[in-house]
Amino acid sequence: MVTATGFPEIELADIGMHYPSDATEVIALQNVSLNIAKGEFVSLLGPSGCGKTTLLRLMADLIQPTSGSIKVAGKSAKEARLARKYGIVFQNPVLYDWRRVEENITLPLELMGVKKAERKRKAAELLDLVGLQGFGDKYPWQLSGGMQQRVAIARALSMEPEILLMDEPFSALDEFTRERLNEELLSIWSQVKNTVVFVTHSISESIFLSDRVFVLSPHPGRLSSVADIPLPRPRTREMRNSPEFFGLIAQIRGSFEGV
Ligand SMILES: Nc1ncnc2c1ncn2[C@@H]1O[C@H](COP(=O)(O)OP(=O)(O)OP(=O)(O)O)[C@@H](O)[C@H]1O
Repeated sequence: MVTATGFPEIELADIGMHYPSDATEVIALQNVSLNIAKGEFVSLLGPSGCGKTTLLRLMADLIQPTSGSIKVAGKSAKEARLARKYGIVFQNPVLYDWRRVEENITLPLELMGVKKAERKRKAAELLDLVGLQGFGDKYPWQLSGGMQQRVAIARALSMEPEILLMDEPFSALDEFTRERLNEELLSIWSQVKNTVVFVTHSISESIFLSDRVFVLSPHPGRLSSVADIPLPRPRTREMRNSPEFFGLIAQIRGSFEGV
């Protein structure tokens, strides 16, 4: 089981993010402050347009805030990016169809100049980790959507990042596949032991996965509440039907009222 150490891995202080627009400026985020501990699994939850993706992109230094400060592992977001602290998984797996699965997984290592034998060894380890043993020589188009997303997760983990940022990675999948991948993601996380920030629209997905859920509300995007998820780990399928789980759904749904 992975437990957060309490050491802040990601610290956002009073973040504001404005996007210029033709008509009026869009205030995507206002006064957002939050800390995420090393080894913690947190979700960013909220309705469309509340700024979840913007927040994730700020953490990854893909964009810079209009105001406020971001620290990642004690560094600026830019220093953390240059130190390869992040792995990112997007909603769309973004795989190269002409490269075999193992070549997709080890692409970041190839770009770093890692030798072929070492890439092969790492690919086998990662295929094993994400439950795709024997699929390394297939092409992405030969895999289901859920398997493709597991390839994307393996690729994001290839550089052994301290932080895994995931932007609605399972939202395009059917509910059965999504729930299975939720369980598999937790199994992977219990082995990798990194910090995960997971963006989702789904209350139940955020509860099942997380130690804490950051609830965001829109117009302008802001942090409206933080829910602790005291369900024990490892999380099991049966927990989804427990009174505690339904209680947490009601609590978080209640925090959206009036938003
Ligand atoms: N590049 C951009 N330029 C202008 N406005 C933007 C840009 N990116 C996002 N926005 C606006 O900022 C707000 C927050 O967008 P963001 O994509 O972060 O929300 P979200 O919660 O991730 O939404 P969704 O769940 O639909 O992906 C929205 O009003 C959006 O229209």
